[in-house]
Amino acid sequence: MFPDPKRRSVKICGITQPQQAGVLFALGADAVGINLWPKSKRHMPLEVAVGGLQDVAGKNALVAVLVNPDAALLDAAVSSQLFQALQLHGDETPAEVERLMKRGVNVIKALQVRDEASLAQIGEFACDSILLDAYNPGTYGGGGHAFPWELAVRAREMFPQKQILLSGGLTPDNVKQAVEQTQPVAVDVASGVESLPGSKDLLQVARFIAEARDGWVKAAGDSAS
Ligand SMILES: O=C(O)c1ccccc1N[C@@H]1O[C@H](COP(=O)(O)O)[C@@H](O)[C@H]1O
Repeated sequence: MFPDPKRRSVKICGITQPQQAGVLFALGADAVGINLWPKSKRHMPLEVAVGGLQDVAGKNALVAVLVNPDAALLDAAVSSQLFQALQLHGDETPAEVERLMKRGVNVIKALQVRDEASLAQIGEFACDSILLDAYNPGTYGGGGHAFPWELAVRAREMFPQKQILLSGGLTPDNVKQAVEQTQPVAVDVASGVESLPGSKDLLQVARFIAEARDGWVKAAGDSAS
């Protein structure tokens, strides 16, 4: 299950070669994101995902990233049974999220956050999992922009029942500090661990995972002392 409320997780997002998924799981990724939005630099067509990811999908968490998907893509993604969750990263409404949930789909709603007032939108969505990304009008994600992490801390205080996932501009250099400060249930990275868009740099991925885990360990130590 992703995200698992009982476990802190790292999601590596946006591979363009299906064969990279197994390598990322072997390095310790808890989830791998497959970007089904055709305009993304990290797009993987659903047919390619279905053809190349069956083996890993049975044992690992794959997450489909979608931006304002039409009904046909949504239905095809759900019925492929490849994904443990759908990450809706566009302008999807609370009603659309609820409709999917009624179909038994595990939804992660991504929201761009600009200031404290923008956090109110979290409460409009019925899904348990909310992914916070940087405010960047006219774009949908994957741009490597961070937002003030105090907003993620505030989101957890305002909505303690939600699982808050942190994304936006995370890198091996800043993820430990981000995790320590915000203590999210999961972190998600696309551009911060790449050599080229869609091609993950394995050394950066390994460092990112280790640094994120150190952040959670440090946060647990701080709250125990
Ligand atoms: O990665 C993309 O190309 C992308 C496109 C459209 C929507 C979401 C996308 N990726 C998600 O964006 C955030 C932040 O990415 P980054 O680490 O700042 O590059 C992340 O959740 C990706 O899953």
